Amino acid sequence: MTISTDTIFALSSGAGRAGVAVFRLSGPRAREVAETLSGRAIPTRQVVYARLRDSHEGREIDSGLVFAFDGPASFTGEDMAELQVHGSLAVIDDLSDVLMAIGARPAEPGEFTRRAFANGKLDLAQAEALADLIDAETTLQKKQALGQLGGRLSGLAESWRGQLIAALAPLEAAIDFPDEDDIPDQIEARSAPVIAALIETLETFAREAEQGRRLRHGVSIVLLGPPNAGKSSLLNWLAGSEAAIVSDTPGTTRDAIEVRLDLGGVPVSVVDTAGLRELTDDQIEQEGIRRARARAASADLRIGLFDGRDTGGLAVLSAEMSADDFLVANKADLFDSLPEVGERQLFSISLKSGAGTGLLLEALTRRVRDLTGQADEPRLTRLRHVHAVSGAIEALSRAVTQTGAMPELAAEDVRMAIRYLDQITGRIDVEEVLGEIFSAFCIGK
Ligand SMILES: Nc1nc2c(c(=O)[nH]1)N(C=O)[C@@H](CNc1ccc(C(=O)N[C@@H](CCC(=O)O)C(=O)O)cc1)CN2
Ligand SMILES: Nc1nc2c(ncn2[C@@H]2O[C@H](COP(=O)(O)OP(=O)(O)OP(=O)(O)O)[C@@H](O)[C@H]2O)c(=O)[nH]1
Ligand SMILES: [Mg+2]
Repeated sequence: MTISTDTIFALSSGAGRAGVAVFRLSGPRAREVAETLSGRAIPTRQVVYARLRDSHEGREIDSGLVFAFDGPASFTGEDMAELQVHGSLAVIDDLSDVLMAIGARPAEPGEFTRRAFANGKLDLAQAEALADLIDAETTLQKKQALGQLGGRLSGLAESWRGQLIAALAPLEAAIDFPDEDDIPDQIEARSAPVIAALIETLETFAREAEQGRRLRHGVSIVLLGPPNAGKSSLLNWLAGSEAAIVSDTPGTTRDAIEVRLDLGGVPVSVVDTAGLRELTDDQIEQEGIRRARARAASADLRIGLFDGRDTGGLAVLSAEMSADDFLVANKADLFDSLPEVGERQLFSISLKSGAGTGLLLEALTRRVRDLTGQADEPRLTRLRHVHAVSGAIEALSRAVTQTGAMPELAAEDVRMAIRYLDQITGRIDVEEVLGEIFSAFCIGK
């Protein structure tokens, strides 16, 4: 990978107005630029309050806090500096222009982190975690990202690698010393069982990756049910705002309406949909119903809502839902006894009186937590990790069948599995994924 020796800068405190704006610089001229603007020496890792001036005109840009780090002991591993100035648009524009005039270049999205990766400050899983941390909306997302940034997933990948290197040794010995008698026993004892056990471990992680990925993206929930059941009322209650139009006209909602919530630390997207009914001539409503079914099919969880007095509505719903989905009878203020639903759990609520809504919310929170698992355990959080682990499982599954008869083939498969696992931390060259990962960052990171 080639990293230019440009000195880059960015407004790292984000767009929009705030009290203070943070400019970061990285590259060989970072300190020099900070010193030129400050008109004085900047000692390493000490904050200085300085008047910043345009060196050509002597004009004052702003006053602010300035500090510098000497590489490699910095975030990027390069020389770095920061200028923390007043957060007005005028100051930001002025300082940006002056920085460019001095020869610093605006950073690309993710370029600071990319340099940190190139300099070995972060591995790829950690760089991804940093992006996740910046994007985190809820406490559990933050917990997952911080754990991964701290090296939780990287450590796991490294330990798998270590196990495979150890398992490889007897196989390599069989290739180099085909006449040694005790090598088959070594393979039997130290290669085959390690590989078999690791396959199981990797399969578990691949299976549970869904939970980590869900926590990153958010759990998707779709509200489904016949017209007038109260779906939009439920959405509004969950959102705590009038996100959707509620009316007593059946067929009010047509487009899918999505709101994002934080349920017990889990990010959730709840989608309100057009009421399901077969008999409608309205083309727009029909399209709404088609979209409702499509959204429901791909969601993590469906909440089927019907008017508790309407057993026909219950029948329509049953066809759309799986056994794990939530079934909710609404308008409990208008009925005395619940319809028969067999084995299923049935929630009974009234969005008018609020009865039963607390219990529903509790159960929902518990479910989305189950769907996202343990945020503080090491786990795979991206499809990229799952691909790497799946590739390793495939290679190792071939290897186990060959450890006895064909150690050289087994060794090659184990080496291939190691290369797959190395993709997680980026130990192996994965140039094509780098661009994708780092360009997803915001500017200033
Ligand atoms: N003002 C400011 N705040 C910030 C950042 C920043 O760049 N600027 N960060 C930007 O992400 C985060 C802090 N991340 C950092 C990561 C490493 C080093 C660093 O100097 N590392 C050295 C020395 C480590 C040490 O002294 O223990 C190193 O790794 O060698 C600094 C900040 C969050 N807060
Ligand atoms: N009595 C009573 N009325 C309710 C309750 N919940 C909702 N409603 C009313 O039922 C009507 C329909 O509510 P909506 O939330 O618009 O129903 P919907 O399922 O979104 O309907 P569509 O968008 O047409 O599919 C409105 O007049 C609501 O005020 C409830 O618990 N009790
Ligand atoms: Mg509606």
